[in-house]
Amino acid sequence: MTTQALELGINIDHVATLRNARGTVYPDPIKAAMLAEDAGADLITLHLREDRRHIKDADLLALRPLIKTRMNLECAVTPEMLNIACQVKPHDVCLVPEKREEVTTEGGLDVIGHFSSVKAATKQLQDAGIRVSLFIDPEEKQLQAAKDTGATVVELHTGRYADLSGSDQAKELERIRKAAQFGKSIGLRVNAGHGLHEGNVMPIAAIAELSELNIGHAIVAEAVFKGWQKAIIDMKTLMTQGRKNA
Ligand SMILES: CC(=O)[C@@H](O)[C@H](O)COP(=O)(O)O
Ligand SMILES: NCC(=O)COP(=O)(O)O
Repeated sequence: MTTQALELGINIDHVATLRNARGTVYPDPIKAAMLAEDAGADLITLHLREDRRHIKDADLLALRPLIKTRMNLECAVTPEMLNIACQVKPHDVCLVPEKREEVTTEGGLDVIGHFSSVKAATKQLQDAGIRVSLFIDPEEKQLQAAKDTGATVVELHTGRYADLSGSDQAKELERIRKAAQFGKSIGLRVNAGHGLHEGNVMPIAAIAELSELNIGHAIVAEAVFKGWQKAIIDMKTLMTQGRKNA
C-alpha cells in the first residue's frame, strides 16, 4: 500500500497576535504566509475569531488574492462568519466552536448537538463552492454526524493529546488513530491539528489515514529562536520522518 502524503497547513494566527500586542503593523501575517509558502507550506490556515483577537478582516481580504497554495479559513458557525466566508471564498472553511472567554479552542465542534445549524452552514458554504471541514473531537459518533451533514472533511482536535503525557497520551493517540481510520472508512478526508509541536508531531504524522496537519502556535514560538522558514522546514522534516513509521 502506498502511503499518502501528509500536508502541512501553517496557521498564521499568532503572528497576528504578536502584531496586535503592540498595535504595530509588524510582524505582518501576510508576509508570514508568503514566506511559509516559499518554505514548503501546503496551505495557509487562519482563524477569524468573532472578537478579532488575532486575524482581522483586512488580513483575510489582503491574503485571499495573494495565496498560491490553499486558504483554510477557520470560523464559528454564525451568520456573520458564514457571510464573510461566502464573500471571500477560501478554498476550505473549517467550522470550529468558539467561546469568547477561552484562551484557545478548547474542544471540538459538537456536531450532534448542533446538527441542523452545522448542516445548513455546510450547505451554504458548499453552494458557494467552498470545501467544508468540521473541527471535531476524535469520537466515532461525531465523525458519523459530520459525514451526515454533507461535509467531506474533518479536522481532529489534537489539543488533549498535546496536553497529556505518558500512558494517558498514548491512549489519546490511539483514540485519534481509531478516529482517523473510522473517518477514512466512511469516505471522509481526515486532518488533524491543535497544540502540535516538534516534540509531539511524529506519532501523529505516523497515522497513515491523516491527510493534513495544521500547526501554528508552536511554529511561531520556534521562529523566535531559529527563524520562521527554518521552523517550517524543520516541522515538515519531522512530519516526513514520522510518516515513514506509518
Ligand atoms: C481552531 C484552532 O485550533 C486554531 O484556530 C488555533 O487554535 C489557533 O487559534 P486560537 O489560539 O485562537 O484558538
Ligand atoms: N486547527 C489547528 C490549527 O490551525 C493550529 O493550532 P495551533 O498549532 O496554533 O495550536
